[in-house]
Amino acid sequence: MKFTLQAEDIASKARAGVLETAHGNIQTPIFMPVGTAGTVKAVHQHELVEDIQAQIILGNTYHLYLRPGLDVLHKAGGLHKFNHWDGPILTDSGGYQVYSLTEVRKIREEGVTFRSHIDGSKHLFTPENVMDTQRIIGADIIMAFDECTPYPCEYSYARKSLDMTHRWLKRCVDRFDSTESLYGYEQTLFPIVQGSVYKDLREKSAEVIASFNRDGNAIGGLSVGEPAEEMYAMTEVVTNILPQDKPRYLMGVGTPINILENIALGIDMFDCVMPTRNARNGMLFTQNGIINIKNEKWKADFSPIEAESDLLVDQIHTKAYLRHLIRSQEILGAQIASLHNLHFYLWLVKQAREKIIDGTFYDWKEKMVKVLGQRL
Ligand SMILES: CN(C)CCSCc1cc(N)cc2c(=O)[nH]c(N)nc12
Repeated sequence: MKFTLQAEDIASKARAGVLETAHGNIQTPIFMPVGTAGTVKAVHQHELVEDIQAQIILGNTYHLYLRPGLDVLHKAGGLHKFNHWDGPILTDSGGYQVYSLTEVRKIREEGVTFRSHIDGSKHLFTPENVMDTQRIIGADIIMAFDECTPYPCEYSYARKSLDMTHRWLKRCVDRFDSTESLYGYEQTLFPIVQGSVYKDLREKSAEVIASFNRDGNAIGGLSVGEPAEEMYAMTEVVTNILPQDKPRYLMGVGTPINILENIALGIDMFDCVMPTRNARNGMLFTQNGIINIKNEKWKADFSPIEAESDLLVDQIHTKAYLRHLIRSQEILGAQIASLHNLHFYLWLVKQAREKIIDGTFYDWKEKMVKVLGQRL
């Protein structure tokens, strides 16, 4: 999988590039909408997702393995066929979802045992079988099986967990490199840097991950409750060590401000549930700051959701109407607010890419960071 750097900012570590996949090219920096169970929540018609120019969507091994299950996905010819999405797909390896979605789980050298959050049945994920699972799902970019350490966690726990994540990575690479894609197109495996918030562990993990020389590298273990300054400090340590010529994916990040600050630290790929999860709750991200649409002040405001936006729903619907839908818990409210937030995130990273290319990124970023945190 080829990554071409097109521009590098002079006042920061920001880059613009293109990642070529079997299902199309990805222009970076990129935000990847989270399609947990094979669909982007509340935005189920993919034509709509295309409408917001989403270039890649994320799937989840944990969810897809449990439902619809591997036999259905294999018979369908993979997730692209199953959910009629012919763009690139990235799937997470499942460890994080086991850690965040289930109570009953045991982490052992062999792998992780857990009970399904759907029917309580018992399962075991290992580095080997999550590689086989992601082969069957058929994502273009698949993630190594890692342990995402909680925040906070003791140094000794972080170090032991890191060493196991590195041993698991070796098992993932051995399994992945000894199996073929099932559907005739190239898939690629990204390893994941861990090390919690400890500088020396992050340096060690970044060096180990870089040594595998894969097509791209991910940074995990962040956006798990640590203060933003800790996230930025660890990202800076790791991007100073990861190779310049490979894309860097910061997992689970983040707010619009987090994204701009991490682009300036050399991150190329992002994913986060925030735009859709917060949308369902009426929190709208806009170019002028954050709107809590449930607030009384929008009750009779008949201005468009966002006048500057080129998204159709932002033009034809008013703040008052969207407030009414969200307060009435109408599905349409979740759909409009989700579309709006996804469109905003995609607009933000597209703007960043354009500013990096024309050399004005740093000043633009400083101005945007001041505005994006404002409550309207
Ligand atoms: C669809 N998305 C919600 C899933 C992709 S991002 C999930 C995710 C988020 C965060 N914050 C940390 C980690 C991590 O350390 N490891 C893995 N494998 N996944 C992670």
